[in-house]
This record gives sequence, structure tokens and C-alpha cells, in this order.
Amino acid sequence: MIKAVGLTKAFGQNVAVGGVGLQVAKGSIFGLVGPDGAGKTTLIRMICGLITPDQGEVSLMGHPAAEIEKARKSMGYMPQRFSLYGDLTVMENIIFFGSLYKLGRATINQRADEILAVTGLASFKKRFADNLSGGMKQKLALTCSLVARPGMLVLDEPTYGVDPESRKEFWKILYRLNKEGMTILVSTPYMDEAELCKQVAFIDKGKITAIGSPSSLKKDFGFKVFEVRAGTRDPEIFNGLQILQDMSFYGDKYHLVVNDPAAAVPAIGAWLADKNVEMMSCKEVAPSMEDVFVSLAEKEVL
Ligand SMILES: Nc1ncnc2c1ncn2[C@@H]1O[C@H](COP(=O)(O)OP(=O)(O)OP(=O)(O)O)[C@@H](O)[C@H]1O
Repeated sequence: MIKAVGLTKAFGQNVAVGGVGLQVAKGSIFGLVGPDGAGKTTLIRMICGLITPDQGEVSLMGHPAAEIEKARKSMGYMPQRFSLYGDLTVMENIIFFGSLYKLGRATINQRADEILAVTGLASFKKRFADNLSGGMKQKLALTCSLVARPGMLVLDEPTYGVDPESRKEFWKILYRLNKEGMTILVSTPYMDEAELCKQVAFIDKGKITAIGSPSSLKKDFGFKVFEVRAGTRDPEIFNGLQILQDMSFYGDKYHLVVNDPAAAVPAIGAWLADKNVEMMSCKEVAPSMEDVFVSLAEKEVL
């Protein structure tokens, strides 16, 4: 459904996206996953034909860049900052966006009822958008993006800053839409959302570092991960440990990615003992998406 080859975009000296290629298959939920500033928005905007790449090409639903307008008709796009009208009600916003697609009022009303039932906003039709919670605003933005019944939906960080419960609800809606046949490309900085995608492309500093299903990315991960609880919360306590490949710190536990699992437990124990820090537990765990991403990201010296 989406094919991008060698996409590159620089802003002055800053290469926001450098030579990115990816393919999103029909029926997929494809996650573009990476931290703030990684290049997700720039890449999505090139894919949607909203900015012109310096190099590279996109085809959407078989239409090359020159005919991208044809593909746009069957594509929904929810930008990072979706412009809802705060002084219009939920229903008035939907009518406004539906009329942009030249849909008649009867069609908009019928589709609104269907989509509002899915997005859980049916009882808020008359509420002003300004008076919705953050999560509900995102659901309304999604509803507006769906009113044209796109076959493919592109969402740029739709759950950024939304509370965890609302994020879960939002993803349930995406799953339901996908089950009904919609192809979804979604960007996110959240690793728990990466786990929910059928395919994931990790993006870091404008480059794709890996593409695959969450299970294959974890299966192909070449290192072992040890979860350590220790009598300190110093995020830098393991800096300099030789077997250490990468590390993530979660407040009360460390995830140490190591290149020599046989030596890991004694080496970690000796390291902490040397610093007079108690090792409360140390066990091998399955790698998380975050472990994989951190290890693939450009290395900074630990
Ligand atoms: N219009 C622009 N002019 C100048 N620099 C830009 C512009 N748009 C993006 N950039 C820069 O390109 C890089 C990638 O930004 P982009 O917004 O694509 O990343 P992102 O992964 O979507 O992050 P975020 O979630 O923070 O928006 C950043 O360094 C950003 O400052």
C-alpha cells in the first residue's frame, strides 16, 4: 500500500530523514517508532505528499508521486497537532471535516453515528471540543479523519501526552478498524505501542535501524538481557562495566544488555560489591522492544 525508497529531507544542515525505505503491506498496522526528533513527522509528511523529498520516491496504493492526489482520496491523515475547532461541538467538527470531503449531510450523519459508536464519543456529540479531555480530543480527531472512510489511515503520534488508559482505548479502536480492513501507519515514541504493531520500523536520527514484526525483532536480538535490582538508583552505576553492551534504567531496576551471558551474573555481582552496593536480584529476562531499540540506536559511550 505504501512504498518509500531512499527518502531524504534536510532542513539546512540538519538531515531530518536520510535515505529511508519502507513498505507497508495492505492490512498491516505498521508502527514508525522512535524518540522525539527522530524524523517520524518529516517521514510521514513525505509519505503523505505534504512535503517534497530532496531525494527518493513514494508510491501510495500503486500511484507514483506524480499521481499522489488519486491515492489521497482513499487515505486519512491525522497530523500530530490536529486542528479541532474548540468552539464547535463534537458533531459540528465532524460535519466540518466531512464537508471538506464534499460529503452530503445525510452521509456525514450516518457515518458519524457509526464512527462515534466505535470511538466511544456517541454521548458527547453536543459537547464543545474545548471541553473534552486530552484523550477524547484525540478520539475526536480520529473520528474526523475517518469520516471519509479511508482504506488507509496515517496517524502521527496520535497518543502523545495522552494518559495510559486512554492510550489503551485508542489502540483498541485502531485494532477494530484494522480488523475491518483498514491499513494503518502510525508513529509513536512509546515502546509499549511498538509491541502492538504487526510491523515496526525503528527510526533514530533520521535513519531506520530495524524493520520487522515485534516477535522477529526480539528473536533476532543478538544479546542477552539481565534485569538487576540493586541497593542504589544511580543511573550511571554500571558505566564502565566491560560486558555491558547497553543499559536502560526503570527507576527501581536496570536492564543490562550484555555480550557475555555466562560471565554476566558474577561480573555484575563483583562490580556492585566493589562499589559497596547490594545486589538484590539479577536474572536473565526476555528482551523488550525498548532493549532492542536502545541497542540499535547510535552508540554513546557508557
Ligand atoms: N520545518 C522544519 N524546519 C527545520 N527543522 C525541522 C523542520 N521540521 C523538522 N525539523 C527538524 O528535523 C528533525 C526531525 O524532526 P521530526 O519532527 O520529523 O521528528 P519526530 O520524530 O516527529 O519528533 P517529534 O515527535 O519531536 O516531532 C528535528 O531535528 C527537527 O528539529
